[in-house]
Amino acid sequence: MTVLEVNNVTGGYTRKPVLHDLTFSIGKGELVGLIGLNGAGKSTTIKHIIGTMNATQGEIRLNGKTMKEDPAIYRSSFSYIPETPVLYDELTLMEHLQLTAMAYNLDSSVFEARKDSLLKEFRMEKRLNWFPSHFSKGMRQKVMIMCAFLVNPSLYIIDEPFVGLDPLGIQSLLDQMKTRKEEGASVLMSTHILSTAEKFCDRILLLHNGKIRAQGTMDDLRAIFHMPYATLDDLYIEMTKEQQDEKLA
Ligand SMILES: Nc1ncnc2c1ncn2[C@@H]1O[C@H](COP(=O)(O)OP(=O)(O)OP(=O)(O)O)[C@@H](O)[C@H]1O
Repeated sequence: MTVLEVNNVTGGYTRKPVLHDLTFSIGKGELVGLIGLNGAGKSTTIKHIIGTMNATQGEIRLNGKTMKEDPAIYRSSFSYIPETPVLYDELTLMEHLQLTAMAYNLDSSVFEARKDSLLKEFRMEKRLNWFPSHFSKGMRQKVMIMCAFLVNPSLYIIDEPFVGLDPLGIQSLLDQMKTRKEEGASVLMSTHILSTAEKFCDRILLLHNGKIRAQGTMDDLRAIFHMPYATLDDLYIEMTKEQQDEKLA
């Protein structure tokens, strides 16, 4: 079953497109990695999916619906963890979690159980009454992660999650993703940590200058690049060389 469909999407910040005719989909229970150079268009792709930017052409469907057709259902079908944490300075960790629970209409017993387990998992039990100004970078990231995993949407959209997290935090995040995947949720994750992407993603989208250069499993990508033993790092470097070759041509 397809959860997310991105069909022929073109879009950007000005009239000049940043994304060119992107087409991909994510199935139920799939973890898909969005990989590409700085400026390739990963965050822009995510902004189109979460609806903060509108495509100039093409359409995006989440569980079969576009944002326009049913904004409330569309918004409640995904959880988003941004690259840079966005927190309310005047709210404590507890209040951030409560606000998320209210926004997603979480039942109070479900909220209590999930909150306690997330606090333990991310080692933040003792920080419940802290304000963001006292959090380290990684702790701020963890607040966003805990808010995202408090709810159970069809799709988690995670923009570069590993930067700033300590190794235990990274492991907890990967464990959470694995559990939610097993429960049927899908994940779209952009990252530059290629070894982790290679290990954990079911499929990879290689984005290059706002276009999809290749997509598929690691074996599919190896076949596309004619590099049967390549790691994702090798494939990525090959894609970079193509870019340099194009510039020289
Ligand atoms: N707010 C903005 N206004 C205008 N152009 C932007 C804006 N944000 C990004 N861009 C441009 O859009 C293109 C894609 O940027 P995007 O942030 O999507 O890349 P990315 O793949 O997420 O990169 P990174 O790995 O550095 O996070 C770049 O050329 C960038 O300069």
